[in-house]
Amino acid sequence: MSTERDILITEVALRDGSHAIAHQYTVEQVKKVAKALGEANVPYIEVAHGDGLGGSTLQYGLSRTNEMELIEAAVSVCGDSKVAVLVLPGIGTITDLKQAVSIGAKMARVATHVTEADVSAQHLSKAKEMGLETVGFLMMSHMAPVEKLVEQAKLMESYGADTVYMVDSAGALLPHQVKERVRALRQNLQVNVGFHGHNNLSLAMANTLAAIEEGAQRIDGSIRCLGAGAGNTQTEVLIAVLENMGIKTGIDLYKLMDTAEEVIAPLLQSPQEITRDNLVLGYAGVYSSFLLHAQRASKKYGIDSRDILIELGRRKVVGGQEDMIVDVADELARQRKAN
Ligand SMILES: C[C@H](O)CC(=O)C(=O)O
Ligand SMILES: [Mn+2]
Repeated sequence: MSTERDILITEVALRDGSHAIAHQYTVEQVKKVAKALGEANVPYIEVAHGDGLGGSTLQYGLSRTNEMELIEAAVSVCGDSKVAVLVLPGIGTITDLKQAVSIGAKMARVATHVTEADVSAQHLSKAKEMGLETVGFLMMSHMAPVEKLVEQAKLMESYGADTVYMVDSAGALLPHQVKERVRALRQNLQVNVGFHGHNNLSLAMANTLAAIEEGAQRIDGSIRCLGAGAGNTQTEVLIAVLENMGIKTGIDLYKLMDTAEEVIAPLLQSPQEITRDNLVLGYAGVYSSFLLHAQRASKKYGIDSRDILIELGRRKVVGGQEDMIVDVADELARQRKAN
């Protein structure tokens, strides 16, 4: 099969999907998935804790298996595919990144909130020095106006990002909003533009196609939608759609379909679908990885998880403020008691 690629796909189920399974990946599972993705000729496979290197903490959720073991396992079986790692400055350190590189990671994706690109300077420049491919990853992009997004993306470009991603962490953006953002990024950056969506409003595919139409060259997907919230753009479906559009990804569609059906589906406790809570994430513009935390707080405090999520959206809570989820649930419970 041709390895010509018009669009470069990064498969994120082994990182973003970690949120959906409460960071419970085992070495055996990662090996099975990474081997199958390698055989399907997926160019990049992201592996890490859901919140990136160093994310295994009480605040973000403890991993069952040390992520370095998972990265090493993926590298050992994924053939020509490259393993990428996500790192959030403030959570993951340069030391974490160096360790990931020493065991075979080839790409660093440095993620910040959409208005905080300045904190990515050190991580991006060090990653470049280490010879890695570099990505700047601007999360919660729906929270900033287009001009701000462009300003922040230019900062990442100046720090050494080879690609800057517009990240719809909450799955809250609509296709016309994706279009205007990607268009502005393409007009103002010399480097590649990428898009990472979430499917909470059932728009991940439409948003991804909108991004591609405006010139995005790198796209994230999660096989069988195994990502936070309702998951990401479903990779195997995206490959089929792009093939029908004559856009080459170099990925073997049948092998990817088989991986989704035979390797990923058995991993899931329940299918990834748009439940009422996932829908509220997109509706209220809440970080998709807050889902399980909000559901736990809902049980503990006896508050409808939708009320917690709506309140978090109203307060414009962002990644790194996971402690606010419990605060909000506690506050709502006290208010209910007082009334
Ligand atoms: C740390 C987040 O889960 C990164 C991500 O995938 C997103 O913002 O979306
Ligand atoms: Mn994500």
